[in-house]
Parts: sequence; structure tokens; C-alpha cells
Amino acid sequence: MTPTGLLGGSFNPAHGGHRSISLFAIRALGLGEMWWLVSPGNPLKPKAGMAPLPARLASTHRMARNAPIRPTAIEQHLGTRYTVDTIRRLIRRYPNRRFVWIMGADNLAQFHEWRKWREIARLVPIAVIARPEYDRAAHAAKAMGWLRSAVRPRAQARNWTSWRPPAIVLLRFRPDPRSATALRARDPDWHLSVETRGLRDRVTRRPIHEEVTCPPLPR
Ligand SMILES: Nc1ncnc2c1ncn2[C@@H]1O[C@H](COP(=O)(O)OP(=O)(O)OP(=O)(O)O)[C@@H](O)[C@H]1O
Ligand SMILES: O=C(O)c1ccc[n+]([C@@H]2O[C@H](COP(=O)([O-])O)[C@@H](O)[C@H]2O)c1
Repeated sequence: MTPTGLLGGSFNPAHGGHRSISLFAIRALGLGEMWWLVSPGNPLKPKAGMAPLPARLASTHRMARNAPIRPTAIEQHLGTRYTVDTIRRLIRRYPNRRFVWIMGADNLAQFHEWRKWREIARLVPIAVIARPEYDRAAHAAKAMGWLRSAVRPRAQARNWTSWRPPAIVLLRFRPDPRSATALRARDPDWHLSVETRGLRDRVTRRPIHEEVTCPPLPR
């Protein structure tokens, strides 16, 4: 059984913050691997300004180099857009892994807007990583009203595989101010210079083609 972290994201583009929080979570949670699920399209984010999936995936490959991090566009292969569907499918497809969902504090603040968020919390433990400016919003998060009794002590984070969800742990290390928004502000056309030829998914091993497009949102 491989303890595996799932960090879902737009990665538009991937940055050093993704890498540093992943390395930290790998240590804090005793993970064998971290998978970066590069989203075909966050259901709550506008399409405008979202770089093509191959470019975003290529940016994660660079950022994950020499680390136990596997970038994947598996949601594209599975045809899932909502996290609840992705997690259900991953649990079924990889019975020899235990999954923990990882997210930054900014995502916890809007977690109650995710489809079937309570079901997500019943499927897998959740680890939230502190992020500059989002601490208060995370503690005041609507979802925390329901999750509060599921909070586990940080000191026991390495025992997460024995937790029965819902279970949530709030991890804290030196907050990392890096963001994709800041990178895009500096270079909105970052994706035009990214090499995507020969790109392979690091989980499914399937090639990623230039023409990959986002599937429409299921109704
Ligand atoms: N510096 C950071 N500290 C903590 N969590 C982070 C950090 N950067 C990204 N994350 C988390 O990583 C996941 C994927 O993030 P995402 O790809 O949206 O990057 P982002 O920098 O938040 O992008 P954007 O600025 O475009 O919203 C999310 O759960 C997000 O909260
Ligand atoms: O399932 C949902 O309803 C849902 C709504 C918003 C975001 N998500 C997921 O949250 C993860 C973080 O997204 P992002 O764009 O903030 O990096 C990514 O895996 C998204 O698919 C999921």
C-alpha cells in the first residue's frame, strides 16, 4: 500500500510554491508519492486566461524534477472534472494505494462550493496547507463548520492512513508566498515558449498530444 498525496490544481503555470508545499507534505504525512492532478479545467474558474493543458502539464514536469512527485493529466483520461468523481475513480482504479487530498488554505475557504464536498471528505482524509493571507479565511471557512469535529492534531499527521474519514489536518510550515497569479502577471504568455513535444503522463504513461482540449463540463 503506497500512501499517496493528491494535489489537484490548475498549475497555470506550476511554480516553486507547489514544489515546496509538496515536499513538505511528503515529509509531514510520510507519503510514498505525491501526484499532481493537472485539471482539464477547474469548474469554478473561468476558461479565459487558462493555458492549454499540455503547456500546464509540461510546466509541472519541470517543477517536479528529481522529487517523488508525479504530474498527471489523469482527469483528462478519466473524463472527470469534479474532484468527487476523480477521487471515486482513483480509489477504484488503484486499490493498492491510500490517498490523501492536499489543498492550500485558499481552497479550503471555498471548499463548500465544490460539488458534493461532504462526500469528498468522507472518501479521503484531507490535509490543508497554510498559505499567506488565507489563514483567517480558512478558519472561517463555511466547510469548517461541518469539518471542525473531524480536525486531527498536526502532531499525528503521519498516522493519517489509520484515520477514518472525515478527517482533516491543518499543516503549517514556513508560508510560501508564490502563486501562479503573480507569475502570469509578469509573463501572461508563458505557455507560448513551453516545449510540449513528446510529453508523457507520469501516472498513466500515455502520451499527451498537442491537440488535447478540455472536455465540456458535465451537466
Ligand atoms: N504558495 C502556496 N502555498 C500553499 N498552497 C499553495 C501555494 N500555491 C499553490 N497552492 C495550492 O496548490 C493547489 C494548486 O494551486 P494552483 O495551481 O491553483 O496555484 P495558485 O498559485 O493557487 O494559482 P492561481 O494564483 O492562478 O490561483 C491549490 O490547492 C493551492 O491552494
Ligand atoms: O469538484 C469541484 O467542484 C471543484 C471545484 C473547484 C476546484 N476543484 C479542484 O480543486 C483543485 C484546485 O484547483 P485550482 O484551480 O484552485 O488550482 C483542482 O483539482 C480542481 O479540480 C474542484
